[in-house]
Amino acid sequence: MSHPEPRPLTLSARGPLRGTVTVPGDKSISHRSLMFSALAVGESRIEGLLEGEDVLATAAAMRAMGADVTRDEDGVWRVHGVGVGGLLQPQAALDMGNSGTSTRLLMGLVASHPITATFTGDGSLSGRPMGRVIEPLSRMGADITASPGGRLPLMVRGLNPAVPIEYTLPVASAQVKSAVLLAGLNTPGITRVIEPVPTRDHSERMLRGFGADLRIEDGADGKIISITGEAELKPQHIVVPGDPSSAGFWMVAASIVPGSEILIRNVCMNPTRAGLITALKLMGADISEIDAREMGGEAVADLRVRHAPLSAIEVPPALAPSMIDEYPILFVAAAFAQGRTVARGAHELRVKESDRIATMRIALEAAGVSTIEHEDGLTIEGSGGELLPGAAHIASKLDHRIAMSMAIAGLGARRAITIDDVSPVATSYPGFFGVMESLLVA
Ligand SMILES: O=C(O)C1=C[C@@H](OP(=O)(O)O)[C@@H](O)[C@H](O)C1
Ligand SMILES: C=C(OP(=O)(O)O)C(=O)O
Repeated sequence: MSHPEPRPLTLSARGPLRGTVTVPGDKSISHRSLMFSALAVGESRIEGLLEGEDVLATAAAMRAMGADVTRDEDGVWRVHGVGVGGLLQPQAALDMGNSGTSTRLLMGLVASHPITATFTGDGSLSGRPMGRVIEPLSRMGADITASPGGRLPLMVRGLNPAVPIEYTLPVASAQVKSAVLLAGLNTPGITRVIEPVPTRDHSERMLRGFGADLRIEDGADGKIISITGEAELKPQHIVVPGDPSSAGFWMVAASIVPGSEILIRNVCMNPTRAGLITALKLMGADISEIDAREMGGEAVADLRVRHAPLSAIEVPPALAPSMIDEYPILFVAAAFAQGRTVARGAHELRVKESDRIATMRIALEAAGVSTIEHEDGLTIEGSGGELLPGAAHIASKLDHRIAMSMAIAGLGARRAITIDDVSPVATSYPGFFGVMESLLVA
């Protein structure tokens, strides 16, 4: 899943966005749909799966470990699972491409199966820290040999039976939480994760939906999540709701470009994912929820977004886990607000597909925005609704969210913004530029 040919793109202001967009399926839920279906006994069906490269890496890995994963012509995916405990030894290294979620969650699965798997990835993923999952999974008995600094390529030799642990998350990470819970699925006894700061809870919701014995209690140090091992998962029919992280780009685009009015359909409104909407509303964005409903155990709504003048805020650090992937596009919103926006408490941005604090600081400065870089965030001087000067060359650094965020910034730039490589967009939102065109001409 490497992109040998960089795909540059040049954008500048083109007028308002109008029309309706249905964003693709949620990436986190799509990964988990494939993984849990592959561990159920029988056939699961998945509608609305995100067909981005990250999720396709998960599908390929589940196939390599014995599951039968196919796609019907109508876009419905069918998975015949092997059952918890039934994963097979993959015959070759698992190429995780650009995907941290695939890597960390699958390391958890392998850790308690009697198999050995090697994980590889692209240049971005190979720079990301895996020590955060190596540590708890090693405590459960897995034997993990990693490249220096706890990086990829690495090899996980699972232990079966593994040892159940009680693990307090040292970092607010749904990937670490999920890795331990997934290892616990095939571990005799009860595996516990204590979560001091709430993070996205799709694993918990979906594991319960698949029939796992998973309990959640409030403890003195946070939520206590207990999973009873040697679980039997029952196949499901899953309808994946739209990805709020993908919706975020259009929320900000419509907010910053005068005359815009759009409807974004089917957006997952899980509160552990809704931080960007809260932050944008604090800035004065005109976002209304229409037809709030439930879809497969998740809250969903349509969102009407109209252009509105934005005001700078101090972004509440408590929102960070519920909008962690949305900071790059929030920084773009801040670049158009009236006043100085301060976003702190988001140190985790340093270890995403790129260092999203440094990459966005450099990108925004190049486009004519004044910023101050902090260890854990950015201060951004907004234009007060004026077009950005632009005339910038931006490095997307193998980071899909940087490429999409700076493309949206381009829609508010007087002179062109050129992004050196937008091919990483395919990891999470393959149709992004087609949707942009349709909203600009509607
Ligand atoms: O569990 C998940 O699906 C994800 C968790 C988050 O990562 P962390 O767990 O590293 O915060 C997020 O950034 C990532 O895009 C998806
Ligand atoms: C951080 C992200 O994904 P992952 O960790 O799965 O690579 C993301 O999609 O912004």
